[in-house]
Amino acid sequence: MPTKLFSQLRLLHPLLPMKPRTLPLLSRPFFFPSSKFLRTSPFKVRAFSSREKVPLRPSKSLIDDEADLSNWVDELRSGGPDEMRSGRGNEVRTGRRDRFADSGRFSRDDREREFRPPRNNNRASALGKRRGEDLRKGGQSVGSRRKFQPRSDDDDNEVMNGRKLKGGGVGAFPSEDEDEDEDEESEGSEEEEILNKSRTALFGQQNVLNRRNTEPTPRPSSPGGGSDSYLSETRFDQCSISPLSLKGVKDAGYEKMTVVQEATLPVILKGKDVLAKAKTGTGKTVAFLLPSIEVVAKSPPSDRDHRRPPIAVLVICPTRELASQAAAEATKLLKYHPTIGVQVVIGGTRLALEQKRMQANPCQILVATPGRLRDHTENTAGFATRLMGVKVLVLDEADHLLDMGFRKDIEKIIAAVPKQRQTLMFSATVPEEVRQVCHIALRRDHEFINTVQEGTEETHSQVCQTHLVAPLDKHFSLLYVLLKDHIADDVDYKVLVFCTTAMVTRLVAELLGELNLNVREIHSRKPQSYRTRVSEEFRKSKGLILVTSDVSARGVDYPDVTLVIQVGLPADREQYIHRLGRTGRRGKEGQGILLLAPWEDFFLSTVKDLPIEKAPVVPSVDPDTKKKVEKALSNVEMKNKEAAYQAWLGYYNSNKKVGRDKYRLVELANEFSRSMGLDNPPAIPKLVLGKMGLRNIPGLRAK
Ligand SMILES: Nc1ncnc2c1ncn2[C@@H]1O[C@H](COP(=O)(O)OP(=O)(O)OP(=O)(O)O)[C@@H](O)[C@H]1O
Repeated sequence: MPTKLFSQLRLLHPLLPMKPRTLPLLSRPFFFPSSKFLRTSPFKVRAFSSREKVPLRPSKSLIDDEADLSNWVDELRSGGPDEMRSGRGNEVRTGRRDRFADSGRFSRDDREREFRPPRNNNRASALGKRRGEDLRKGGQSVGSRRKFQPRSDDDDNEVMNGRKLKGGGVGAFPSEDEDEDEDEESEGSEEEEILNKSRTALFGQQNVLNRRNTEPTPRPSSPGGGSDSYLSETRFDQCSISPLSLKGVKDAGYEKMTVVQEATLPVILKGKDVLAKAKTGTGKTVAFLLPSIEVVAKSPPSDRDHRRPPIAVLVICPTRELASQAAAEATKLLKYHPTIGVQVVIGGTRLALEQKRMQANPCQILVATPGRLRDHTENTAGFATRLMGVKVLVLDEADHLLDMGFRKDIEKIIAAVPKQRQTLMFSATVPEEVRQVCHIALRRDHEFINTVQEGTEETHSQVCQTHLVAPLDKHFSLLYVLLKDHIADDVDYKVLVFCTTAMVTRLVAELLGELNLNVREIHSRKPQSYRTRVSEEFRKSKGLILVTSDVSARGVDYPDVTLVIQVGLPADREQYIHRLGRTGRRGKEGQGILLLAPWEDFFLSTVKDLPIEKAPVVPSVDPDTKKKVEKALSNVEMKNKEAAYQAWLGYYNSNKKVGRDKYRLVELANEFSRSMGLDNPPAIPKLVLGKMGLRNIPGLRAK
């Protein structure tokens, strides 16, 4: 049988003296000619080896798109925002060049694109102009530069709610926000002025600093092997870590450092600011937590109120999920540090409970999402003062936090902590525009440590990536066929299906449920408790499909995900990489499929440097399967189809390319509507159409 033959070849794979990337004929099954094989095999990659020796850490659960932090810093500090520190810092890489490509990004991370009224975007325009100048001034430190996206795009991104929107186009939709995000205040002009002044001060010095700091510093070697060998040869006990931390590390099951840990730990321990880039699933959390714990361990005990000690380490995560996960990791590492406490504060839980918890369990390390941090600063007695004790500030998923959606929040947090501190920023993706603005947080002599080696992609080579371009009306059937094939091939399947919006996620989950697949859904429209439960279930399970919006795109450490399917246009290149990064973690194998409609294939040019193979044939959908899917679609609730249609329209309307031609956009939306089995597209409220800039476009039905 061809599938068997393929599996056998895959089993031979590690025995061959070449790396997988040099063996496309073996690692990419669709080079085999049999038509049946062609139909199924591109989606049947099985892991052939596993190097894991350590237990998985607890999963994080929930996304948290935190609300705006307007004006709270002003109440904390009379002196205005922290003086911005500038300079590009020392660039340190295990490779010799970056692989930044033009992204054509239009996305907005992990938030739903539901309609909300537009907000004043003047500020965004102003900042955008500023940033355009900044970029032109910026130094050249990476080999292949990401093209600067004109700020007008970002202006559009922020049109709705004046924040957290990416992707241009009139009527851009806001993202999948948490409840606490809903009531954002308009931005004050005074604050804007301060921020602009800060930027001027910041970027005015940049050229000088660039010249001073572009020489890469040699990093420790990584004898662990190539880019996909996530472990180094260096053991934790070879580093100057306190004995108590070492015991914690050992109990956590870690012996050797991962490559990013090996590269960053000595630098961070010296007290330097670090911006680190390392592939998904390679241990960045421990890389910033361990040296941060050392800072607390070495600090003299506070002579202040012991129940409310100064917060020495503040870790900011963009989502509740990541914050919970980071705090869980910290708790593991602190096992033998009885005097050091860690707490997590996240949205979606009761503030009073967190206040009580913090009082009962004093902490020097705080992991927080930005919105909840603001809540505590405003409402928890003594909290702002405690923040003035911060010695280490960590920005996890730094590029996301510095993106326009969070930038203002982060600037305010920076203003609320001491200027004299160490700052650590980590992510799997560091677009060039983020490099250009990282000085908002980092000292001028910071080091940029890039563990993505030259000649390697930002994704893992042990993850087989395929793209499939097929008409929109086939997507539901194709998704079903792909899943059925994968399930037939791997009893231990564990699949993530990423959809464009929360409402489309709900629709797809319901459809797959109707088709009797074992499926769960997770997106921002689900209550927190539900999401926590589903997330935990998926973490522990095998034989399960999780249909998800981008709430699961970044950082989530689900073990042993066998396949990631991305249906429709990913928000941007970074989001594609982070979503794909849910599989192939800790050196394991995995598989990724990107399913696009023909008019979405422009996205492929933004990821052309990644090893995404074109599927040679579109899997065939036999008439029985087609009928089955149609029947299942007819059972999907009408209101879910209506909501999916509106969300779909909003998502693609906010895309610079697709949303540019409103007539074409509506044609495509109605194609989507037909693919759900609807003869007539659902009606949309007039107000909504107006806000989207879609009033009187033929083909739309208004109500
Ligand atoms: N030194 C180590 N040895 C073995 N496993 C490790 C080590 N350090 C971390 N891990 C494990 O590696 C996994 C991935 O770590 P982590 O979630 O921090 O990755 P990441 O690089 O932050 O990924 P992402 O970019 O997706 O957020 C976790 O399960 C963690 O427990």
